[in-house]
Amino acid sequence: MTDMTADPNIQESWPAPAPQGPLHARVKIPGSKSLSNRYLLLAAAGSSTVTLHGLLRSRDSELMMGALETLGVRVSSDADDPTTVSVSPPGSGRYTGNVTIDCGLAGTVMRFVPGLAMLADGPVTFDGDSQAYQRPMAPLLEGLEQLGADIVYHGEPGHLPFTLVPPSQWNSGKVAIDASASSQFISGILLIAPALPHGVILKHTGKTLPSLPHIRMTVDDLKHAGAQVKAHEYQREWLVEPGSLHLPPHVTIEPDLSNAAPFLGAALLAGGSVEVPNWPEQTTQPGGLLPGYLSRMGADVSFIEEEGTRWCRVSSDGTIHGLGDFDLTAAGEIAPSLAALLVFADAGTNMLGIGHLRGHETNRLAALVQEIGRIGGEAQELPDGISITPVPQERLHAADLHSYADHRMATFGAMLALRIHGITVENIGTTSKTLPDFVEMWRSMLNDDK
Ligand SMILES: O=C(O)C1=C[C@@H](OP(=O)(O)O)[C@@H](O)[C@H](O)C1
Ligand SMILES: C=C(OP(=O)(O)O)C(=O)O
Repeated sequence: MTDMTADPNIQESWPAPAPQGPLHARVKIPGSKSLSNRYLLLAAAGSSTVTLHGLLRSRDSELMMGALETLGVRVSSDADDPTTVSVSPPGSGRYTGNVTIDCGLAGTVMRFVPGLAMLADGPVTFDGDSQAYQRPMAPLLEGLEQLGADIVYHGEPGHLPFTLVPPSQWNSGKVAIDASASSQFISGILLIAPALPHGVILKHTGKTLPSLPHIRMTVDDLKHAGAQVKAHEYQREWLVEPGSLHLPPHVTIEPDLSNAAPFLGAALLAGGSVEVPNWPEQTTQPGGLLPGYLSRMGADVSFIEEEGTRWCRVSSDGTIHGLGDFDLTAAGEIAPSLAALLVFADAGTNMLGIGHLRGHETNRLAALVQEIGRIGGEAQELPDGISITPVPQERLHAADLHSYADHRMATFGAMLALRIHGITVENIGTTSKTLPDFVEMWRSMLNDDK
């Protein structure tokens, strides 16, 4: 499939702007990728029209909407506000088979849509960017096979591209898989479980389980759609009763708190303050842990109510404390943004519990070690994470940073430029995976009018 990650207008290396002084910025963050793509899927698996408000419009959500349309779901954007999107499932309750879905590089598309394809009236082929062929898929597809599907691999077994042949006969609903390489394997099965004839009893068999908040998000969103779900987290088992999915007619999506990380983190790098509106009081997003992490690093974090809007305010005098052994199992997706801060810390940090980042958009542990090395810093891969050892600022120098078609490696580069003069970032357009307006948002935060 074609690679649509790069915006042709920003193919050249991007001269990442330096701050002109301490920051005093307010930054509005678009909708959560994880919530947007879950609610799109749950709306598509229901039986009546649902309107989503504050939906993320980025490559990953466009791919999800495209996938659902290919399967016969009607998706329409409000003419005045593209973040308002209505989703109407096919009246027949059966999805269109004999089609091909483009997953791009989106984990939420390649791991969530195959579940819906179980209800299609013919085989469904899944393909994606060539880089997506590296990402692990086997445990999810083994789970769907246990439910009665057949999977035909067209390349390396256990990876994209493949064709899912929906069950002609359904098995009992008991599934046992090892989700230690991605929580999305569990979410992908749970999201569709109520629509299956026997529901699902899902057991995780592996030793470790990353991103538990994302699994809780799935359970929460399913409950919002009226599903009967029991999570026995201690036993690593989830029970979903068969039944209809019916979200309320209107659902509002929270801002993407993980995408807030580069912006809030900028306050620690440049000094001053950054404020993000609509910060939820309670959330299942792992980005909800970010204010606590930034506070442990030495930032001043507060939440301000202003005319009914709740702001997260992060301010800093530029001090960044290293965290020693730091377990990030719950929130691995913010590792690149935290790494950009920890390069400048007053002590070393071992970010642990994130070995599975080797199967993210790129091998993020290898990419971080490579790019930290490229600016003269010190980092090493650990079996289960990465160790970052700060070096004196005078040893750090300009470089053209690689982004590996990974939105979070691109924003990592932009963050480093707040402390190192002359950084450029190759293919900044790759931020369109979850933040198409990143360059403008970043410039506006820095008051940079170039
Ligand atoms: O379910 C989700 O929306 C996600 C789960 C996590 O995946 P992993 O468990 O593979 O890290 C996270 O990193 C990803 O960005 C989004
Ligand atoms: C791991 C990530 O994405 P995906 O949803 O493609 O897995 C991420 O956004 O950090």
